[in-house]
Amino acid sequence: MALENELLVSSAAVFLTSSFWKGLHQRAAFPSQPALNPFVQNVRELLHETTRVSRKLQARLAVGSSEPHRGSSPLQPLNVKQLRQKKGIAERLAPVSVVPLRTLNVHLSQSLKCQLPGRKPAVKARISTSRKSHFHFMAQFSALPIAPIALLLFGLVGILLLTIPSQDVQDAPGFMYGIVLDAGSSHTSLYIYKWPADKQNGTGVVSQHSECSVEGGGISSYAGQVGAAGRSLRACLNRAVEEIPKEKHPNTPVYLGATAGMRLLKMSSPQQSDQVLADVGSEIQSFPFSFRGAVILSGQEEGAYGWVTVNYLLGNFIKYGFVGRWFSSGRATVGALDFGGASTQITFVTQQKVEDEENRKELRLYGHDYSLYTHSFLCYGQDQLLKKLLAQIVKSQGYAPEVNHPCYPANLTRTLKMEDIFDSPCTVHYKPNTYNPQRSLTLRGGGHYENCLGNVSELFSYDGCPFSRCSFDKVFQPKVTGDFMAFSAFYFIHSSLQKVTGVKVSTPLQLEDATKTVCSMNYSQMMSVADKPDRLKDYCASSVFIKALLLRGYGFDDASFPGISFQNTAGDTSVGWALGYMLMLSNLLPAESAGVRKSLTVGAWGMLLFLFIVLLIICVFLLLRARSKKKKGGNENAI
Ligand SMILES: Nc1ncnc2c1ncn2[C@@H]1O[C@H](COP(=O)(O)OP(=O)(O)OP(=O)(O)O)[C@@H](O)[C@H]1O
Repeated sequence: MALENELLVSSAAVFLTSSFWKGLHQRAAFPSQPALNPFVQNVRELLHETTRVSRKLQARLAVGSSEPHRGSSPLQPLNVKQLRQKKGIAERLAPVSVVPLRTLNVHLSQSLKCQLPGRKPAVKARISTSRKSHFHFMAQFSALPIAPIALLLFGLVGILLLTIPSQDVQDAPGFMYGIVLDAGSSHTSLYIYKWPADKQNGTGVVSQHSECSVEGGGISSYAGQVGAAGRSLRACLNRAVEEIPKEKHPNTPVYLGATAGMRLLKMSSPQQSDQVLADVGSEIQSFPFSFRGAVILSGQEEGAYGWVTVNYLLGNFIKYGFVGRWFSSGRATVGALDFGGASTQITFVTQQKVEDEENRKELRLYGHDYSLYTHSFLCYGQDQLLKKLLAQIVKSQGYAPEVNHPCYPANLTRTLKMEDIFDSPCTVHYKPNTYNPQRSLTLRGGGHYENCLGNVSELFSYDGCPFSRCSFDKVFQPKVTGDFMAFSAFYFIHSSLQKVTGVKVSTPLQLEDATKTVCSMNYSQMMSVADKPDRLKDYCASSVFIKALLLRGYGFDDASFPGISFQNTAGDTSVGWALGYMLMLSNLLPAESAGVRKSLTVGAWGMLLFLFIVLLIICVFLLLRARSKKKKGGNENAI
């Protein structure tokens, strides 16, 4: 045991003397020097001691000799084999005190290299005595894991570079454009939509570029006037030519969708309806865009596309995750309430059985199935309801030339012709058997809420529901569920009502209060607060319509009514069926999950490379600094 101890100590001495000996020796020659750093002092003491022992063992430890060295030659380092033997002894002796001695090993390596050039030093040793705890300290201090940290960072960056899926991304060629002409009953709007050219995969990037309101009435109002409907669109199409970059024109799809006005025209005159569609089609084809057809949407399509628009704009289908993928948003969808000029639509997701196939619409978007309830009430748009109301009132007063209109503001007088009321297919049930279309009719406002409500209620039938439950007019409807967005005339009426009455309308009671208030106002009172004088006369009737439609018709109550959001735009995009229509027809809304991988752009790739190079420089710098510190430390200890 004593011998092993000696050997151990001597091996340590050999390590150290090979690098420190000279310096320490020199130091020892100056004992009067001021107090040394305690660490260096301890090292010195230790080395003195180990050197003393090693001198005794010099012969035995001499290179290539198994015999004790009897001469007085200076200390020799152990050869590799010998050091390995000592290491084995040291490990047996000192299993507890673990001294990585990386630094020491380096010193050893340096000394071996120096003294035995060409020999590969590869020996590690452990030292264990209380004194050698200083070495322990030294070893730990000097062996801060800079290199492993650097390697780790390299590894991380490398892994990042390897695992981030990338693909060559060409410079995005700007935007793609699409045009939809919303040919409504009351007017036509041309919408230009745009989306980044490299994102045609339905990932929520289509936005409204601009809107152009076509002068004049809806295209159905040009029935019988060959070419007129097409010409009415020209100004807006010219604007689209200016707004969309020329090189994009051939790839810009144009869709025209006609709604309730054309549905009514098709019912009364299919030839005229076809003529109007042909007119607008040939007009659009004279422009340099890609014409994709002019069609009449069914009420069910109109409702479903409106629902798609609402939920697309609200981001209810998918959301963009931080890892660069699109995910199902996990959010509930919102129902859509559209109050047009000639029809009104209600569409929402329902878990209940849709008892009438006519009201069922299945959509698969981003890998998710949506079971929709949708219904479009033809003749229940605002303009046609107003006509029906007039017809109902005129009929109820025996078609007299002077009629009291309880929904018009008190003291308002208006004159119109019989044909203005009875020319529509929506008023056919109220039409007298024989009448003179040119006959004048004078209407006098009554401003009477109860009478107005009574007449409006006559327009909705609640009898004879053939299903488990109905909205009105024998139409099946499950109980409304979830939140809704109400747009088009719902929005116009709601905002006018709030403005004119000063009542915030977010509950059924508030709606009733506001409606009563507006119906009791006279024309001049309304004029002082309203901004659309031409529509003032209808504020009361329209307010009563939406009250009757939403509360009694659709069945919204105290719990569900506050969930209705009245709005006409979401962000900068108009809410309506047009956007949903283009998204669906252009395959911008995929049926299956987008699963989109975000490509690494050249900029991002460059930035990553730059970071990698910076990291590399930092690591090299740290490594060099660590090496020079070690050298310094060695020198200091040697001194
Ligand atoms: N700024 C406004 N203020 C009040 N009412 C408006 C305004 N603009 C349009 N309206 C009216 O709102 C109703 C709905 O208009 P919208 O343009 O949505 O219907 P449309 O598309 O012509 O009709 P449909 O979809 O039934 O064919 C119409 O009665 C219209 O007259």
